[in-house]
Amino acid sequence: MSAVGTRTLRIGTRGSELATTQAGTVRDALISAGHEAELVIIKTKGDQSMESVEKIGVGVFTAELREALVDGRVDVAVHSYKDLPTARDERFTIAAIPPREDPRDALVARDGLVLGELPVGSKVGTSAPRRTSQLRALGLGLDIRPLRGNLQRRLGKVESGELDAVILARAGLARIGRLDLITESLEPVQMLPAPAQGALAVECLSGNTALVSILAELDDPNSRAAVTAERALLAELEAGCTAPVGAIAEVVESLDDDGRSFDELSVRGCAAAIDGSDVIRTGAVGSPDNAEELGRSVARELLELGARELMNVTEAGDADV
Ligand SMILES: NCc1[nH]cc(CCC(=O)O)c1CC(=O)O
Repeated sequence: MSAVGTRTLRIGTRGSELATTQAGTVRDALISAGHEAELVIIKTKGDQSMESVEKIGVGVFTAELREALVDGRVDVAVHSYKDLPTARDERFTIAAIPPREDPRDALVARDGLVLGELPVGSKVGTSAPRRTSQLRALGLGLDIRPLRGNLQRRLGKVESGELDAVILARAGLARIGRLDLITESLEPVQMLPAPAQGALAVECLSGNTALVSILAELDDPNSRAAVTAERALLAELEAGCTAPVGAIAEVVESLDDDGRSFDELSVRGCAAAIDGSDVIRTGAVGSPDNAEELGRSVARELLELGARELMNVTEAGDADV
């Protein structure tokens, strides 16, 4: 029996293989904790339209899931955290951030090539301004092509030879069991991932306090601290998922002068010009209890270094998809 009654918890998810797999991990965790749970597929605008995400608007992958919570069609919504708008909506509570996957971006290239081996002029697919700008800044002479659609569709473009390579979130490939396709996992010195990449947001209505506490059992405090810092950085820059902003935070173990270990949160962020002419990077380290403020302070430093002006260098772009 479930702690919210005998009813089965209905978990709303998008219908892609990636989405149902990640929502499935939440369902399984709830079942292991003694609850009854099932998936309910919800179609979102982002799944139906192949238009650029900038055109269809923010929250294209998450708005319908939230509507389903409000309408009572589902009890829980599982989102890829990075797809959520930065603006808070008090109606909803992110009750759990489960242990996060590796947040790095990954290269899937023909013939096992790594980034530095791709010949000048190679066609590399990605629509995210964050990826495009950081790739251009590496100065490899790559031909960056727009790319949308689900993972299979994107991977298919390398298989068919239409593209030489694509850049994707490593986490997505991990969840569908295709890490074998990765030819290089990009290190943060080359490419900072999207804030919250690789993390899930398990959401329910704020008013449903019984459910908030049930879901809280799935929360991983270190993942929450990291994601909180990265998202605060993004919010302070007043930038959404379509911005050329990267961030990575991680709880790391440090030793004090007496050799005692304690946790520290390391935060790094960047802002880039879409034309690749410049990337500003900075970072800070502090207490995980101070994640929000730490993320904001890194963003303020980026602004002092000229992030606003850089991000205003425009060119048509798309969301971090
Ligand atoms: N809708 C885009 C999206 N949202 C979440 C992921 C990957 C998984 C994650 O970051 O949690 C992706 C695909 C990608 O960026 O390659």
